[in-house]
Amino acid sequence: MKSQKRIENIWLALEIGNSRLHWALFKGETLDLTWDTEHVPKSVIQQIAQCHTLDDWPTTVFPFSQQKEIVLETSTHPPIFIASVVPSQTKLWQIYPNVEIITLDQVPLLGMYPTLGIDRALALWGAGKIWGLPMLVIDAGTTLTFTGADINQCLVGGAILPGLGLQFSTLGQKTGQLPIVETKVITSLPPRFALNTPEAIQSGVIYTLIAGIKDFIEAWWSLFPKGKIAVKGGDHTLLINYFQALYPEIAASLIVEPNLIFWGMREIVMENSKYK
Ligand SMILES: Nc1ncnc2c1ncn2[C@@H]1O[C@H](COP(=O)(O)OP(=O)(O)O)[C@@H](O)[C@H]1O
Ligand SMILES: CC(C)(COP(=O)(O)O)[C@@H](O)C(=O)NCCC(=O)O
Ligand SMILES: [K+]
Repeated sequence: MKSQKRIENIWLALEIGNSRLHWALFKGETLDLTWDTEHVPKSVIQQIAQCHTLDDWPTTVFPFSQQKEIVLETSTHPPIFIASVVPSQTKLWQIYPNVEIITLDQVPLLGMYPTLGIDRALALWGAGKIWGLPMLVIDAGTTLTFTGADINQCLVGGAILPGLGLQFSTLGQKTGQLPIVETKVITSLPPRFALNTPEAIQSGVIYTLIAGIKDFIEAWWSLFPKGKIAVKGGDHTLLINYFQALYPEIAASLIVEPNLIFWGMREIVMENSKYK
């Protein structure tokens, strides 16, 4: 039986990344559920805008709407707080009647430059709030980003490069005879000196990526010997597994937290006492 009590402090966090949408359902400051979906077309967002509660959302966007054990008697149009790095998707969501876009000026980090990605700022702020500063966030998503802040909550800076999936798809798409390697088929480390094309691609991308990440980690620790490092993003499990195999002592000191951005969003939303 579903409870008949309406939960007034329910809110949704939506991180719009370049590959997909990352969702969280909060009750006050408690993170209740997380899930990922594809980017959503305008027609589906229009449909969602007509839904009064989450129970009515299409399961492609809210996969739990048919599950009776989840209490979902939410107030009309639960608020969606959006942190987006994809302006075309942000624009589409603005037709939802109760939406708030989180912007850089709401993140209390110092020294941010105006075009810094809101996902990077929020993940760093969230990680710093939970584990302390200095903090370096490594986000292994569509792109791979490094974003660090010092003990004074000041942005140190970072770096952006193509992520694992993007490296594989670019190699497949921009060449005449290379196949596209799918990250989901990779289970263990490839041979370093490969004797077939798919493994040669895997070797090249994976070993240079790991070497590059290791170099950034060492540079971070030479700046901040006690600096913390947190890892998130769709490819974080794969990367952590490689570090465990190649550099177990580094792997052991990495904080693995897929929900970093939601902790950053919670900090900002909780300033607004209405949702406590
Ligand atoms: N179910 C999935 N769908 C898409 N990408 C996935 C999935 N599971 C893991 N990945 C990996 O996640 C990466 C994208 O990371 P993610 O953090 O989801 O991206 P973003 O936040 O930039 O949208 C892809 O390179 C892919 O290898
Ligand atoms: C670097 C990013 C593309 C990362 O996006 P993601 O891979 O997480 O989808 C995004 O944070 C962004 O568009 N940043 C703006 C440029 C910057 O941060 O300097
Ligand atoms: K991201």
